[in-house]
Amino acid sequence: MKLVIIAVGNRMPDWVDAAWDDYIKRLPSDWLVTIKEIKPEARTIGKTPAQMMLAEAKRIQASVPQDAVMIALDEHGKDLSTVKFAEQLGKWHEQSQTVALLIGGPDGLDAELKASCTSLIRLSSLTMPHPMVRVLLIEQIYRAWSILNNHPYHRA
Ligand SMILES: C[S@@+](CC[C@H](N)C(=O)[O-])C[C@H]1O[C@@H](n2cnc3c(N)ncnc32)[C@H](O)[C@@H]1O
Repeated sequence: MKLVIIAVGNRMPDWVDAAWDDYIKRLPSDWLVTIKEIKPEARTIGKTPAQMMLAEAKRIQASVPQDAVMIALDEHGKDLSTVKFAEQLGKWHEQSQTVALLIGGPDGLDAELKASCTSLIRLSSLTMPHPMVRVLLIEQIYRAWSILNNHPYHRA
């Protein structure tokens, strides 16, 4: 499994990096999960959120590996149980060697970018801060691995 998380935001709080490193260490080497951090567009007077999201979308698109299946994380996306998420990861992986999971910045993801994604999924119906989403996503990826590999981390 080759997953790349493309996340707007750099300079994460220490607890985000610590949680990320913890789950990455637990995953086996055949589950290669990497992160590409996208520099957020500077919030300046005169720029609309749409303009800022568009600038970030261009950076995101430039970071997506060629032929990757793009999945957007979005609070209005499809609800998936963890078991369904695990199955879906396998299906996306059949479509491409690389699955790219996109996380927006404070304003979210550009509408056209979302429209170009294979799927929009959500982790809950709550709007969550992007650093928190990064942590929840890597935990769910680890949980998906544990489900697909009958590891006791996940008990239904
Ligand atoms: C602070 S949120 C942006 C909220 C913004 N109002 C919007 O409409 O997207 C930052 C990013 O975190 C992710 N995010 C936030 N809540 C989420 C949820 N419940 N499920 C999945 N991703 C979420 C999305 O990628 C979002 O672009």
